[in-house]
Amino acid sequence: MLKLDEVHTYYGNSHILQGLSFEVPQGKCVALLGRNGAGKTTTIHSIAGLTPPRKGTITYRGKPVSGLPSYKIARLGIGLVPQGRRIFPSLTIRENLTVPAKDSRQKDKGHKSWDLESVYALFPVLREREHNMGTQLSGGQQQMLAIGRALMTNPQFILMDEPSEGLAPVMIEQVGDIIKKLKETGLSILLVEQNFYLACDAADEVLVMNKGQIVWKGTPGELLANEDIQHQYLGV
Ligand SMILES: Nc1ncnc2c1ncn2[C@@H]1O[C@H](COP(=O)(O)OP(=O)(O)OP(=O)(O)O)[C@@H](O)[C@H]1O
Repeated sequence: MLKLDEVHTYYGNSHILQGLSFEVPQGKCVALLGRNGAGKTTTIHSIAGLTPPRKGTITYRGKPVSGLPSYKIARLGIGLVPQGRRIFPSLTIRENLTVPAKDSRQKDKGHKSWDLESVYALFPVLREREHNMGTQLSGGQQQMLAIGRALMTNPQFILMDEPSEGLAPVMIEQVGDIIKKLKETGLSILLVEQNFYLACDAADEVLVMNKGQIVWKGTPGELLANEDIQHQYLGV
């Protein structure tokens, strides 16, 4: 579904992604783990077209997307749930969901098509509070809103950047359940996480990143059994 091949991304002269290669198969959740500064957000931004790679290729459903502007990448069906949620503070919950969806909604055969009703069915609390301002929600509810807002663009692929950040343990568990539900609808997911346990719970495959490269990959079970990798690269 999504493939990165020898991707190199820079901020000015800082060489951040140093030949990054991996794949996310259709309908799977792949988690990208690593310490602060490993390059996880830069990976998401490279895919989404926010910090385009200087070298290497990114292909989505067999077509190259590196070099396209971010709005075109979004229209191809790649949704972004950004780090820090980025809820629009001056809009209601309903407006947060509907405003960004306007022009970019696409229907694709074989994939669930999302609208306000189906997002509210997934997150009933958003319907209950639809006229509240987005910032009046708890952190966990704001995360639901950020995910719902991405779904309103009808993606087939979702990039999630640290959805557990700042959430209480019970909400982190809920985020894991949401990710599993999204996968059941046929979505493919790249999940960037600091939370080792959420990543192992929700993902089919885990990639460990260090200094802009993938240094280990395997199943959650293999990572849970590998204390050396946990200790060396994840500080668990
Ligand atoms: N806008 C920027 N300009 C210059 N350097 C940056 C910028 N954004 C990130 N970096 C640097 O790029 C490196 C990778 O950052 P990135 O945010 O991708 O890491 P991360 O793995 O997502 O970490 P975190 O969990 O802290 O967000 C870091 O050394 C960071 O300081």
